Amino acid sequence: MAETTTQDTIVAVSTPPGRGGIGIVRLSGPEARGITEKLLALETALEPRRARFAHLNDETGQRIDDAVVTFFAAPNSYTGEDVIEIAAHGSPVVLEWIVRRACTLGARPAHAGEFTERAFFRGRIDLTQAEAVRDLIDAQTIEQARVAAEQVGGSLAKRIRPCKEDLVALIALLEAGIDFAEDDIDVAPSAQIEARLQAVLSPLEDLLATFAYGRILREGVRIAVIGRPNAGKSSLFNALAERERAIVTPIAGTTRDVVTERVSIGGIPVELMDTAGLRESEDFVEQLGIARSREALAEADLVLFIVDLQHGISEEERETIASLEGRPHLVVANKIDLAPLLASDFALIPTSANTGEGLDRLREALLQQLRGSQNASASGLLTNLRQRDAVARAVEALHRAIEAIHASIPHEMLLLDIYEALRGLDELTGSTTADEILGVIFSTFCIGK
Ligand SMILES: Nc1nc2c(c(=O)[nH]1)N(C=O)[C@@H](CNc1ccc(C(=O)N[C@@H](CCC(=O)O)C(=O)O)cc1)CN2
Ligand SMILES: Nc1nc2c(ncn2[C@@H]2O[C@H](COP(=O)(O)OP(=O)(O)OP(=O)(O)O)[C@@H](O)[C@H]2O)c(=O)[nH]1
Ligand SMILES: [K+]
Repeated sequence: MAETTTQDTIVAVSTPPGRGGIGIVRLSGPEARGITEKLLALETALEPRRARFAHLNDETGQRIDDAVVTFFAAPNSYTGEDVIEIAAHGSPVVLEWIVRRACTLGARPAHAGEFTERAFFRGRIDLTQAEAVRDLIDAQTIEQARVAAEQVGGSLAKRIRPCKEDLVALIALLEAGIDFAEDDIDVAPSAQIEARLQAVLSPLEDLLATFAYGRILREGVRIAVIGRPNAGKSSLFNALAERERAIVTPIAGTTRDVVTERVSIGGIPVELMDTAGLRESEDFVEQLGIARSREALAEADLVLFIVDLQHGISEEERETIASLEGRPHLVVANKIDLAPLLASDFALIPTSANTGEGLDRLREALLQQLRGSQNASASGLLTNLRQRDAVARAVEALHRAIEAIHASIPHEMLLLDIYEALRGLDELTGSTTADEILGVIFSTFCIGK
């Protein structure tokens, strides 16, 4: 797909749809400069990396707008081709008019993600960097942006490069072993090969483990606030949301439906769900609300179970808490301002939604649960399923290779698994990814990116 299209010069509005102070039309390809010089009726050639003021006139010489134009000469541009940016006033009609004029002069409209796709096909960035450009644009918290920017900078690629090199070296060694087999020269004894496989496997397993946090950071999590009526669920929900979103009253059974709010906790996008208090109820509406609480409980990635210190922990509450075993959850002991903390055989986080006591500790405990063992500042995280699957493919193949050594299977048979591991890593960076899959990935970008 690359070979046939990179000769075209493409054009698109690169700023978001709608009005703005300025808006940018971007061109990339061999004719970008010539088309722009005609479009702006420039009398002297554009110089690379120099902003220049110019007029935008229509075919009859009537002024449409003024613009600032910048030329990036190949290969020192985002795409690696000649790139032109025309910054006009941010009027959608003016920007679309510029695109149309560029097309009349020989450009064609760019597909979604085509600028980045060109950067990829020209080898300026790998697939993890291209995906990270999209993640950066989609970031909803600065923490998400930080991780994406690191990946745009090649943090993931850098992490796997030594693994690839080691695998290639090992393949060379084993291929040589096959050639020399007839001469009965034992190039590498099994223990040595196993150690080298293990040296690649360990960092890849560490990398695989980053996906849990990488996914949470990219996709966010849903946290359900659960507990008996009047425990203070809505009060804690509001405190975490930092606004009076849910109704708080002294009447037990106030919340009747699931109330949701998007918040950021330590840069992780969180959908908080406040729920109706769990209890036996004769009230039909309340029963429906409680059914929804149970759904929220089932769907949540993490459960905040709230107990009221004034009432202690009932047998029923104990059962619910026990049923959360094996799922991420925290038990919050609320109303510490009214009653002392209970002794209990599981960890309790004391809080007062009213005085704010313990809320920082609660946020910290939430973050710890979400991050798991992952260091928050770890760089080069796996952030999507495609990346995870590619690394998993390599890890599984390396495990098979090590098993084969244990089973005394001839070394030349190991090669199949090691090649397979290498293919997994190549898939991660996109060097062996099928065109249809690349098409799907780049089509999820914005037009103009
Ligand atoms: N106006 C403008 N702002 C932008 C971009 C852009 O293309 N244009 N970007 C992207 O869409 C992002 C920045 N990323 C960029 C990445 C590479 C190059 C580039 O031209 N690289 C050349 C030259 C580097 C240099 O001069 O030091 C290179 O790497 O060879 C430009 C922007 C965000 N802001
Ligand atoms: N003193 C004190 N009162 C609290 C605290 N948390 C909540 N309350 C009070 O307890 C009552 C119930 O609070 P809510 O937040 O509505 O409790 P809830 O669990 O959402 O209640 P339902 O919607 O009925 O399930 C209100 O009067 C709150 O002001 C706390 O930490 N200390
Ligand atoms: K209440």
